[in-house]
Amino acid sequence: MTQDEMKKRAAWAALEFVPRHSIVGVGTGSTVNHFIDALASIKEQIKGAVSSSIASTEKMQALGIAVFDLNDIDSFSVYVDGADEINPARHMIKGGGAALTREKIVAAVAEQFVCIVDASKEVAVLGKFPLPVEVIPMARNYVARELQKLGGRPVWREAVVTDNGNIILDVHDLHITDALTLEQQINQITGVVCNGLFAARAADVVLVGGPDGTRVIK
Ligand SMILES: O=C[C@H](O)[C@H](O)[C@H](O)COP(=O)(O)O
Repeated sequence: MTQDEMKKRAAWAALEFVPRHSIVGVGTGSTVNHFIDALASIKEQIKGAVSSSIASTEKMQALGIAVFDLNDIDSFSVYVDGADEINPARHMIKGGGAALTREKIVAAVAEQFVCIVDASKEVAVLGKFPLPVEVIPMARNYVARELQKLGGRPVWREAVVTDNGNIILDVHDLHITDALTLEQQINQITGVVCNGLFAARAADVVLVGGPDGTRVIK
């Protein structure tokens, strides 16, 4: 079974967590693209979605799923998104697709975060996947120097501008044993918009797609 088939398996399993007649929070990425396909199959049974990226919005609208402005929604129950790494505490690294800031905002409003991953995303310690940090462009070099002080090796993702008009620094060589503290430390650096550690807002449910089916971790 390919990695993409395992992603698809986890994504379709997430439908079970979508309350009917509700608004659904939708993340970004290749795993979520499968979830959007799944969501389209029940689009008559939901009110619509709030989206974490331009890419997800465009895909949902093309499939006839109504997309609402988050500012018009006070609360919703379920946010479904992928991850680049997830540890046993259900802390994640996200932002491989540069959508981390809007993802964190939409996740903050949701009552429940359902994370959909293939088995390759499970790790004991976060950090092998470079940690994405969204930065205001003029602060790039200052923030990079501050990230070095925290033990990382930041690399500018030069080809990428985020949906918010900012840049991404990918921080290599981290071995993250205290994700909550590091998330807060990076947020304190002036010029950082957001970082890809989701520890303060960990996943509530993880659906892990593998060759033998989908494992549910709560
Ligand atoms: O910015 C992108 C998101 O955080 C994605 O959810 C994450 O990179 C996982 O993406 P994929 O499902 O493509 O592996």
